[in-house]
Amino acid sequence: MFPILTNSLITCPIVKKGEYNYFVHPITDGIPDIDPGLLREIAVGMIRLLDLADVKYIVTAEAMGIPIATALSLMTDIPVNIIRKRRYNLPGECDVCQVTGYSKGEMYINGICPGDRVVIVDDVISTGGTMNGIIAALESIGADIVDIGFVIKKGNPTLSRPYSYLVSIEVTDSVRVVDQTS
Ligand SMILES: O=P(O)(O)OC[C@H]1O[C@H](OP(=O)(O)OP(=O)(O)O)[C@H](O)[C@@H]1O
Ligand code: HPA
Repeated sequence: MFPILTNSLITCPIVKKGEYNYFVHPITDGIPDIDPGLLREIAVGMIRLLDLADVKYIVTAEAMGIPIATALSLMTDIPVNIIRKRRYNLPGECDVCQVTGYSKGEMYINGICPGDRVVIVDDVISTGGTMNGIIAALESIGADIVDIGFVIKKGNPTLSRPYSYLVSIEVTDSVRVVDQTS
């Protein structure tokens, strides 16, 4: 179903971040490069996966959600709203607490209003820490979260809302593809 994505996953390197097995892949790290054919395969798959009807923003997290959200935006004409790692102190700025398997930090939402219909996309979900933080912040704003989609699900994350993904993987000293969206 996603031949370029699955082939690139099973051949990608793994590095250790403490005890965490971190896979290094074009879509999650931009390394070694982002092949346009891969991006197209992902964008077509995500558009088929997601409910994008009457959506105001495709919301994504800096940094590696940006190429995916941009590709979707070019194909749908829906604007992208990027959750940034930089604070701007603008009126209404909303903090997101981000905890991953290897890092902790803050991100910041600007430009989303109560009632805005949004779809959230990201490159990968692993612990779910990033997306749970984003969901909580968007709910506190009063945004209407219509759908949530990832390119890759790693392991068994826990998320406070339903979501979908293109490919599910397990990572040890290599990447194993567990299942794929049909
Ligand atoms: O489910 P989780 O355990 O939270 O992991 C997923 C998050 O980790 C990465 O972000 P990160 O901020 O590390 O990297 P990036 O700046 O390269 O996108 C990825 O882009 C997701 O947002
Ligand atoms: O193992 C990983 N690789 C790349 N990005 C990630 N974001 C969370 N986990 C990972």
